[in-house]
Amino acid sequence: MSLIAAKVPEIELENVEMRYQTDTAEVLALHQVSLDIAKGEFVSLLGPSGCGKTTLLRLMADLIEPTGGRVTVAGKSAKEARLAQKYGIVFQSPVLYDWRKVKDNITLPLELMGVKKARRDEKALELLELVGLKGFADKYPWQLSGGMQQRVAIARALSMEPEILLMDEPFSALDEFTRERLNEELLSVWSKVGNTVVFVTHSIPESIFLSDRVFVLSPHPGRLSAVVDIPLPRPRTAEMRNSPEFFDLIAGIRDSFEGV
Ligand SMILES: Nc1ncnc2c1ncn2[C@@H]1O[C@H](COP(=O)(O)OP(=O)(O)OP(=O)(O)O)[C@@H](O)[C@H]1O
Repeated sequence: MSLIAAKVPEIELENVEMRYQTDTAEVLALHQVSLDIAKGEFVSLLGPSGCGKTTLLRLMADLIEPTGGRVTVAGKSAKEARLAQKYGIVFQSPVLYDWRKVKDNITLPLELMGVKKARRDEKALELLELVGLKGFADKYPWQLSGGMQQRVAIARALSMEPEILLMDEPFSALDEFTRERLNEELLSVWSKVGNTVVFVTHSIPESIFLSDRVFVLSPHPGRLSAVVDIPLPRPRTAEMRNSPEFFDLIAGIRDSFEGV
């Protein structure tokens, strides 16, 4: 790879603005957001409800188009990146098909691409092992807990080997214990896959535990108020959540909210 190519950010937003038009009003959801995310980086978008986190994620995924500014992915437009299937997306609720076995939920995107069944089954087993669900291939989603269902959704998002994994509050509906365990498991998956992850959350500890950098957003209008480096070493461990460094980072991010 040339030096220039190495410097191209994976995701780049320049002065992005998003206005929604409703029947009665216009909502300025994002105002002049500029940020860069490096290839292989794990970042979080953190902020209170309504600050535009989901909007930002949807813009990166080309599910919506900005009303101003530019979104560039690996040097191309977000639309080109979407067409090149660079994205895997995980939503807050796992959106699984109850009548399909776990393995067939995971490989649905491959099926839609016309990949043969033998190869799909092989890939499903690989992914199930990756997300810690070995042995659940022939179960149905309704036979699994909420946390296990979300792992199936993660496996499905990874089935097309996306360069970028976009995650919109994937663990927010889960209890605290399950959520913390899934945070650790997600990092273990990411360390093996090595893709770029953009993770939306309104939990300060979750954003710190997972990320290389945290983008802090503020509401009315949604804008980037701080970018916080997380210098905790990797691999991250459960004990780190009780370290003085972790509490200092929480306090620092809280202060960055108070400053807006
Ligand atoms: N389709 C839409 N039409 C009109 N307004 C919208 C639309 N989608 C989002 N908004 C508004 O844009 C702002 C940002 O919404 P967004 O969902 O991106 O925030 P968020 O930070 O993800 O919130 P939450 O944490 O509650 O999911 C909010 O004021 C919201 O009401």
